[in-house]
Amino acid sequence: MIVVENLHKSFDGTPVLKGISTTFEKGKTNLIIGQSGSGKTVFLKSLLGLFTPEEGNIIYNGITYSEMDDDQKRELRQQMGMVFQGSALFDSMSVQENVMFPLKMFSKAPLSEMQDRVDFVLNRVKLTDAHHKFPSEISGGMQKRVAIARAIVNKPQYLFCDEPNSGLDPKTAIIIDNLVQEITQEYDITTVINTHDMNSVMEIGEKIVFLKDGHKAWEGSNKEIFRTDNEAVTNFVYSSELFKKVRQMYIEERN
Ligand SMILES: Nc1ncnc2c1ncn2[C@@H]1O[C@H](COP(=O)(O)OP(=O)(O)OP(=O)(O)O)[C@@H](O)[C@H]1O
Repeated sequence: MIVVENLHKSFDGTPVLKGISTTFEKGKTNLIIGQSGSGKTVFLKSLLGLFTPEEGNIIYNGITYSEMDDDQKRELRQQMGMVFQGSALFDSMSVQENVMFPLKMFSKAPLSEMQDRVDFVLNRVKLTDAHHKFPSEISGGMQKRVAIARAIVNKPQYLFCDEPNSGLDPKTAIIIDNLVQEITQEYDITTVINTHDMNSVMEIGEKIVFLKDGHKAWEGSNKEIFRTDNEAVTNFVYSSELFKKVRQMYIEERN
């Protein structure tokens, strides 16, 4: 579980995050949404410990980041898995080498044990015969699966995904969303996903934090987002004609 309290982050005196407080629970897919420039990436990077906030706290399973010593911070980093935008696989490494990479970095286990773990996670993301292929030889959806396998290979407590669906067709995107949600529930991970994708919001948005100009303008679930009258949210969600129709249908159904 991650608790965020009054988080402030600025660059060269320009505030980007302006006092965000929220909670991301274990076993749930938590989504950060908002317009371009609203601060989603800065927020996600702050959760990853890549930015130091000027004010506020981030509390990981009860321990405040700013109060952790170096060993605790190192341990926390090992508990974090990350799926980057565009997968960010190493082109010169095979699928299994990509997945083994974080294991080799953090674990002193014998190679056979690491291989078993790699086989297990590749199997879990339903990639059974791609071990020796290179990223350029597999589809975008398969690359995402490899990225997910690599992110979970160290049994993380926290999983962060930056635009996990970018570049995927809608059908593949839903499959990847569902995979992330299943893994989150199965291994009781605290998952935080930065997304633009309204299909993801509908499909897996168990908790959604909507950012506007560095503030948390709204939070709730995918069931609540289509019912809210919050103007900032409705302007964002219904900028798409499709979702305007969905809302109209809902209002007609309600009346
Ligand atoms: N390292 C940085 N140094 C200075 N300013 C930054 C830095 N990172 C982000 N910003 C600024 O912070 C603001 C929020 O950026 P951020 O990337 O978090 O937006 P975003 O909501 O993720 O947008 P997008 O959806 O386009 O990725 C922007 O004005 C950006 O220019």
